[in-house]
Amino acid sequence: MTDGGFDKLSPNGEGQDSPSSPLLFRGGAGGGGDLTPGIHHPPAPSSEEEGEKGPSSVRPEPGEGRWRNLVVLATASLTLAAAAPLTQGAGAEWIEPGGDTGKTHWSTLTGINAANVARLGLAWEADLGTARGQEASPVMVGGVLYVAGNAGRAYAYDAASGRELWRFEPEVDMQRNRTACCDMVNRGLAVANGRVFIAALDGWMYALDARTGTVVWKTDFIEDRKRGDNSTGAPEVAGDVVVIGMGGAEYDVRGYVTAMDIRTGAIRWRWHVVPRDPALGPQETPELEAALKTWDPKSRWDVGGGGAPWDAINYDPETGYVLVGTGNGGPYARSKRSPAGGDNLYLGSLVALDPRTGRMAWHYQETPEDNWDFTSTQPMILTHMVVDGQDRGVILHAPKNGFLYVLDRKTGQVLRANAIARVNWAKGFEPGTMKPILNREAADYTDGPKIVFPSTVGARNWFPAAYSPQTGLYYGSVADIGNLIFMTPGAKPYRARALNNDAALIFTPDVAAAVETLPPPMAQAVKALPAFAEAKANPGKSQLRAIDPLTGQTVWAVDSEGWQDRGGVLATASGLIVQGTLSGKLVVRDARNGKVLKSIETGSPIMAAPITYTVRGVQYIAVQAGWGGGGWAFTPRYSAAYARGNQNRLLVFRLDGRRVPLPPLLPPLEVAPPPPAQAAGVTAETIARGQGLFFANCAICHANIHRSMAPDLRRMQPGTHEAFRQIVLEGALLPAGMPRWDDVLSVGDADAIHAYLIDLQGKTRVDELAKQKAGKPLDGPSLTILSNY
Ligand SMILES: O=C(O)c1cc(C(=O)O)c2c(n1)C(=O)C(=O)c1cc(C(=O)O)[nH]c1-2
Ligand SMILES: [Ca+2]
Repeated sequence: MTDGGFDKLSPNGEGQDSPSSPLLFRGGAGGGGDLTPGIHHPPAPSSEEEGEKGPSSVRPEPGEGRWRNLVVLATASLTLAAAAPLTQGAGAEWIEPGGDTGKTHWSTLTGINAANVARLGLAWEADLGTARGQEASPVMVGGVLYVAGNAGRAYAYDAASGRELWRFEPEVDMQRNRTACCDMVNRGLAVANGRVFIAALDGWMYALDARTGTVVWKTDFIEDRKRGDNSTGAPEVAGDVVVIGMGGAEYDVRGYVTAMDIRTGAIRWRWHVVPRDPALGPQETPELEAALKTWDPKSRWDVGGGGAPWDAINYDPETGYVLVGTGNGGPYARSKRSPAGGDNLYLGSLVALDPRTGRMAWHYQETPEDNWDFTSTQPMILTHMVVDGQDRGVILHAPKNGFLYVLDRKTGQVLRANAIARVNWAKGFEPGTMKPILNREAADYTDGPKIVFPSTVGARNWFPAAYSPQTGLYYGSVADIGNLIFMTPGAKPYRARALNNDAALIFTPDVAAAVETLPPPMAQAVKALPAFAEAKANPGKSQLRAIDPLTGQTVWAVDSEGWQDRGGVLATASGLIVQGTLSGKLVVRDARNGKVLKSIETGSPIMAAPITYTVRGVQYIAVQAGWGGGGWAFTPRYSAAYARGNQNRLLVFRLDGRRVPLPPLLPPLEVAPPPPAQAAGVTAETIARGQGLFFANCAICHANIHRSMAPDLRRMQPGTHEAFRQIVLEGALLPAGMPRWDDVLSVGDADAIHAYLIDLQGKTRVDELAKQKAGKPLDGPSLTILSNY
C-alpha cells in the first residue's frame, strides 16, 4: 500500500492537524453537500469550537439529561420485560467480550481517570504463544481473566497476578484454514454456568470447565463439511442455549447460526440465512420460503449464496430475542448470484430470532442485493435512548455499508440511518420502509469496473465501538475509503472449498498508483469514473470518532495511523477512551474531545478492544495484541509487526505499573536468495498461467511483500523449492496452517504456480541487488491489491 500521507499519527495537540478539528472531507463543501455526483457525503462534523464549547452538553452529570433518562428507562424496562433488564456498563467484572449484556464496551469504573492516568503502566503480561491476529476482548469473572486466542485457543489467568491457571489448545483441522478468508482469528469466548464456551476455527464448539479448562463437551456445528464453512466468531449464551454463527461467504457456504444446549452440547436448532436450491425440496422454515421469492429461481445455488453470520450475535434479555447480523452474498455480484434480480433476503440483514425455537421474529435488510461484501455482521450495541421524545430500547449498528442505524429492538423499525462515511452505493431510503435505494449507475460493476464507497473492508468492521450512556456518544473507528471492484467476464464453474466470490478489489488509498498496472482498457474505464476523481482527490483514511448516534454527526475525530489502523475501543465513566494502535501504542484519550491523556509504547500491534476490571480495589486495563484479520498478509509498514514481529501478547496495565518491555527489532531485510533454474519446458505461457492460478487461489494469504505474515514466496529457500509439490498438494506444512490443494490444483497447476514464483523470485533478487548496490532500502511501498477479501 502507499503509506504516503496516511501513516502519520496526528495525536491531539501534537500533529499538524488540529486536535478536535477532524478534517473530514477536507476540501469539500461540508454540511452534507454533494462533492461529486453520486457520492453521498455524511453530515459534516461539528466545528472545533462546537466540540470544545460545552462539555456539559456532551457529558451530563448523573441525574441530569440523558443519564437520568437512562436510569428511568432501565427501571421501567424491569416491569416491562419478561426476562432480565439489560445491563449498561461493566462494573468490577467484565462479564462478556462486550463488557455487559448490551455489549457497550463501556465501564462504570472511575479508579483510573484523567487525573491519574499519567501513572498507567504495565502490571503483568502473558505470551499467548502465537503470532497471528488477536481480535478478542477477554472476559473477567470471579478474579479470573479468560482469553480467546487464535483458532479457538483459550487461556485462564489470575486477573491480578497474571499467574496462568490453564491453557486450552483445540485440535484444529488446519485444512479449514483454507476457507478462512481473514486469518485464523477468534473474537471471544463466553463464560456461563461454570463453563467456558469457545468455537474453534474448524467449527467445533467446546464447553470447558471454567476452573480447569478440561473439555466437558464438544459439538461439531458445521452443517456440510464438503463446503468451506469455518468459525471465527464468539459464542453467545441465550438462556439455556449457546448460539454461534460461521464464516466462509467468500468461498462456497450457505450461512446459518446454530444453537446448542449449554449442558449437553446437543444441537437444538439451526437458522439458515438464505434459501437453498428449491430443487432440493421445500425450505426449512416459512421465513425461508418468503426469502426465496427474493432470489432468482436460477440463482447460483451451487456456490451457496453466502450470508455467513461470522460475528455479531447479541442476546437481548429484555425482548428475549437473539439478534444476529448476517453476512455478504456469494458470489459477490448479485447479477452473477441471482441474475434475474431480487433483494436476496436475508443477506446483509439484522434478524431477531426466538432462542427457544430458532424462528425469526423480524428482519431488516441493511444492504439489499449486496454486491460489495457488505456484511451486517459488525457488532451491535443494545441500549435505551429517547428518540423523538419516546423511550426506546434500541440497537446501535454500523455495518460495513457506511450507515449508522438506530433500530427498535422489539420490532426492528429503523429510527435513524445516517451515513458516517462517503456512500455511493445508495441514493437514499424509501420513506416508511427505510429500504435503501440502490445507485446502480455508481456501484453496479456488472458491465465494468466501479469505485464503490465505502470499501469492502467496511466503513466499520468487527473492531468494537463503545457507547457511553453518560455522554450519549458512540466511539468507534471509521474507515472512510472506497475500493475499485471488478470481475472477470464469463460464468465461473463452482469450485468446492475454494474462492468463488469472483471479484477483484483495489482500495482507494492505492487506486491512483494501481490503475497504471491494469490492462489499458480497464485503466481507461476506471479513470473515466466520477468516483475516480473523488478517490484521487480524497483517497480516504481511518479515524477514531465520537459520533452522536441519532444524527450521525461527528463530535470529534482524530486520524489513525493508516487506514488499516482501526482498533477496538473502551470507554469509561471517568471519561476515558482507550484504544490500541497498529504501531503499538495504547492510547488513552479524553472522551470529551479526543485529546491524548496518556500514550504507552508496547512494541506490539493492537487491534482488539481493551477491557477494564477491578480486583481487590485495584483497577486494571487489559488488551490482547497481535496484527492480523482481513488483509492479514499485507502487514502495514507502520505497524509494530513490521518492525518487531507479531508475537501475541496479553498486556495488563494498572496505575504505578512499569514500562512495557519492547520486543526486539527484527533483523534487517536480506536480498532474496537465488531461485533454482526453471524446469525444462517452462515457457512464458506457463508462467502466465501460474500467475493466474496464484491470484485465484494463493494471493489472499501470500501477498509476497516484505514482512508479510504469510511467507513471502519471493524468498523461498532451496529446501522449500524442493518440497514445493508436497507443500502445495500434500499438506506437508498443514500443521503450520498451509492447507493442501490437491482437490483444486493438478500437479501441472502446482508446477505452473511454482514456475511463476521462481520467475518472480529471480526478478525480485535482481531488483533487490540493485537497491542494495545503490544503498537504498530493500523495501518500498507495496500496494494492497486483493483478488478477493
Ligand atoms: O464472509 C465471510 O464469511 C467473512 C468471514 C470473516 C471472518 O470470519 O473473519 C470476515 C469477512 N467475511 C469479511 O468480509 C471481512 O471483512 C472480515 C474481516 C475480518 C477480520 O477478522 O479482520 N474477518 C472478516
Ligand atoms: Ca465477507
